[in-house]
Amino acid sequence: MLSSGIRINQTCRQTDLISFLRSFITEVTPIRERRPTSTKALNNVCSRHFSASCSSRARLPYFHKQLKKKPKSENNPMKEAVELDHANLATKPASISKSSSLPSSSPSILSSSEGSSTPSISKRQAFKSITPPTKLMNEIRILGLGAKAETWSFDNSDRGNKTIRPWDKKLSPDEWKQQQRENRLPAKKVWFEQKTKKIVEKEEVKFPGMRFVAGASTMKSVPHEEALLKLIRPNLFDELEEIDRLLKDSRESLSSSSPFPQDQESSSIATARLKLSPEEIKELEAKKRAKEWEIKDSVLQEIAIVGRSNVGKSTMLNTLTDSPNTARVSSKPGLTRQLNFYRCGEKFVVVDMPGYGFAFAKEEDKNNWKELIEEYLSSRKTLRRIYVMIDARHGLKVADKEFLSMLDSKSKKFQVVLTKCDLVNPPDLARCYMLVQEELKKTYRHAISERLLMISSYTGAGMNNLRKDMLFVLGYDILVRDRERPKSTLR
Ligand SMILES: Nc1nc2c(ncn2[C@@H]2O[C@H](COP(=O)(O)OP(=O)(O)OP(=O)(O)O)[C@@H](O)[C@H]2O)c(=O)[nH]1
Ligand SMILES: [Mg+2]
Repeated sequence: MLSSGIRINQTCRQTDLISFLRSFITEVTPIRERRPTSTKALNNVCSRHFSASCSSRARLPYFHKQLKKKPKSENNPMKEAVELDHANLATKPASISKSSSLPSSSPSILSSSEGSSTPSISKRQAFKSITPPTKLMNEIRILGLGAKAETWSFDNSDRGNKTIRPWDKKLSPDEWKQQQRENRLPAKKVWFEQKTKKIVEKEEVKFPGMRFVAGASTMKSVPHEEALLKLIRPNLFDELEEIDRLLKDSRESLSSSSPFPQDQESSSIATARLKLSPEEIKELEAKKRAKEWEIKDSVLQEIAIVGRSNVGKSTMLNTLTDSPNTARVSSKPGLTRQLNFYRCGEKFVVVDMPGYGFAFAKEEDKNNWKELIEEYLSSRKTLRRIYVMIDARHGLKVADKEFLSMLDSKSKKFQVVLTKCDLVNPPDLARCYMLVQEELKKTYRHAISERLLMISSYTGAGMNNLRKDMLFVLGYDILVRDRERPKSTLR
């Protein structure tokens, strides 16, 4: 349709537009046809060439497919073109680099439910009309965001394509050759050599001292039962005190009742007096041990990763640790179904969580996950930061907004991370960034809205910023080597 041609010249003035059309008409008009001189003649030629039954379609420029669609209401495409141009100019916002807020004239595109103030402009058009600030664009470019991950198609086509992720690049040249021989990787050595250079550069940027984050060997998944035990209860210390008191009481009553030193036999007499069976005492002692273990373990600071199902939480953890095996990932939403605690040496713990929103799981299961997540986030004392992952292709969805409201109502501070940035082009990424930031500033009091993080788990872009942020949150003292650290009294 005509608007497609107009969009190229969206910012042009009316006179420019007409001259553009003139040149266009010269291009498509058969030579024997005389060039139109008056506006009326120009309109006539336009309508002839833009009609669906145009016989000279083969001469139309590359966007002829869109031109085929004739506008419904208007017969005169020239008139519509000018009107549309005016509309575009009217709604085109000024650059928002300074204020970093959306212009009031642009239609509301923050929420899907809200209607646009100017119905002639689609949501997509309004989104495209946002001009991202140069600073943000530069940051995106420097970080290498918005760049597609390498995809290899195998010589043998039925093997399909393979997207190269950061950990795939970690093969040594010998391993790479071996894989090539087995036909598991494309036979293109040149590429690997070039990329090797890139990896070296990337390694250098890696934050010094964060090696324990990168090393997969130091990240161990805590078994599920233990992980559940780690769900701290606010009155944990009170419970421990209560057990201590009970056990002490039983001992005191024993010593007061008998002048002889405490032995196994007298112990049973004391328990009889206190009406505690030996099993009960054993149980109490086991409980005490469990609670002590729980307290000891919860000394480590924690970082929680939350987000919609399939947003890339587990993949991010894999990239963070440079290993494909840290967490299991799947293209099907709903793979992670429990709280997984990944202990990073003796430094801190990263918690991977089930997602909210759509997932291939029973409704009941999803409700349970939600409860579990909410309980964990609201009661965990050692939790230092919540990273909320948002898909950069979609921005804030309804499920995200609900979840963020829940966090806000519980006064939990959170940092938003835009993921899958390799699937969005840099300007769109910048626009998404601005929209999300604006929404956070407007609606959520506990959001860290000064800066959003952007990452791609496939290219590894933005990962160092995430690492630095974690380091900042956890405190730089975690970089102190173990032997220099004062031993905790709880250990
Ligand atoms: N292109 C691209 N794909 C990604 C990226 N991160 C994750 N994915 C893909 O997204 C899909 C989901 O990834 P997961 O890490 O399992 O997502 P999740 O959030 O843990 O999902 P649940 O465990 O179901 O909540 C997988 O197919 C990943 O390969 C990324 O940065 N870029
Ligand atoms: Mg997962």
